[in-house]
Amino acid sequence: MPPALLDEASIDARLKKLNGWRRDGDAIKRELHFDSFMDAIAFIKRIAPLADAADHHPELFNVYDRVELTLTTHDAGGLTAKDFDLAEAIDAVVT
Ligand SMILES: C[C@H](O)[C@H](O)[C@H]1CNC2=NC(N)=NC(=O)C2=N1
Repeated sequence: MPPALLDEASIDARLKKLNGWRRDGDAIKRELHFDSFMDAIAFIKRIAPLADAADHHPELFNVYDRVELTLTTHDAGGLTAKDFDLAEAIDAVVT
């Protein structure tokens, strides 16, 4: 049973509590810049266990010192609480 899709009001309310995430259709995105490629990779390594523990996985884009995270719930075909829960967990480990 996929998690329930959030309505617009819930999406707006939860987006306001995040740091640096933006809405992109059926997904939310955050772009981060690091001091080096290795710092960018270390960040990905830091969030990987969060995603695995949640059984909810971001789409990851990396080039050099940039990482772009995209979250959507594929099983539900849009944004659910799982996306925002993981986004909050990721925000908590961004220094
Ligand atoms: C079987 C496994 O629980 C599902 O495929 C999980 C894995 N990770 C996931 N990640 C995301 N972003 N969306 C999903 O619907 C999803 N489903």
